[in-house]
Amino acid sequence: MTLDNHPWSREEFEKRLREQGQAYHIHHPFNVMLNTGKATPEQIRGWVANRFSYQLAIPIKDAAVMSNCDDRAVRREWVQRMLDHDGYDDLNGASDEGGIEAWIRLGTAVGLSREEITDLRHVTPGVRFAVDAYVQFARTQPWQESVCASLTELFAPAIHKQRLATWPEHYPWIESEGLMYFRNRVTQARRDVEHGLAITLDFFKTREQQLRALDILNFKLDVLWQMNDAMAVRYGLPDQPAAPERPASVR
Ligand SMILES: O=C(O)c1cc(C(=O)O)c2c(n1)C(=O)C(=O)c1cc(C(=O)O)[nH]c1-2
Repeated sequence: MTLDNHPWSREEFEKRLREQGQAYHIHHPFNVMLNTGKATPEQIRGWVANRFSYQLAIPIKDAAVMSNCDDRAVRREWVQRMLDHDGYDDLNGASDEGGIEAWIRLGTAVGLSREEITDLRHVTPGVRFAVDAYVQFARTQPWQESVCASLTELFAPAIHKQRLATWPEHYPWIESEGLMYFRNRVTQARRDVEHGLAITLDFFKTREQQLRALDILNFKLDVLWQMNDAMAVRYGLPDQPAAPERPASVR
């Protein structure tokens, strides 16, 4: 093995994974618009309604990861992600509404009706294709690769915190209760990523595998970026008009 294709040390590998954060959707013009107070109520509602399709897909994606995973210890931890999003009622009477319900509350707080969120009528084709690509990846690739794909969550606490820090000031018309989803995710994402990162650093050992891990993380960054591209076209940016809505299909 030449020096050039030596595996990176754990520290170096982790550093390179974290460096991919420069392509995170926190830097997308649509997100910058949202988090600097430049979005109109329609743009915020459009974002919340479209992102709901991602929220719905996450526990399905996690179920796909579980179904491919033959490691019981990993499944014991991974199942928590499904509970975080779907919520639960346990046998001792404890219950949690879950992240999907919290997202619906965000939707009603920004002025959408429950029905127009849950029937996905606002979801643009680009967002739907991007979300589907992530679920499809988890269904078809080895579970360790899907764990790696989830590592965009390394960068998620910063974006949730950005919303919590800026939305109340810029958008006082949104009820603060609606922001609960973001509050909950800051801690949940940190815990998820600790688990996902440990698995990834252990599994991708050779330089070739480590490069594959970077490619996977990039694929996931593309999913998130494409969702924002599609929403920017549909709802517009401060210097770019919104595109007309696609005519409804006839059936
Ligand atoms: O609001 C965001 O910007 C954002 C990004 C991401 C992400 O980086 O994939 C997730 C979430 N939120 C999120 O709320 C969430 O539950 C989540 C799960 C996952 C995943 O890949 O398993 N990503 C994300």
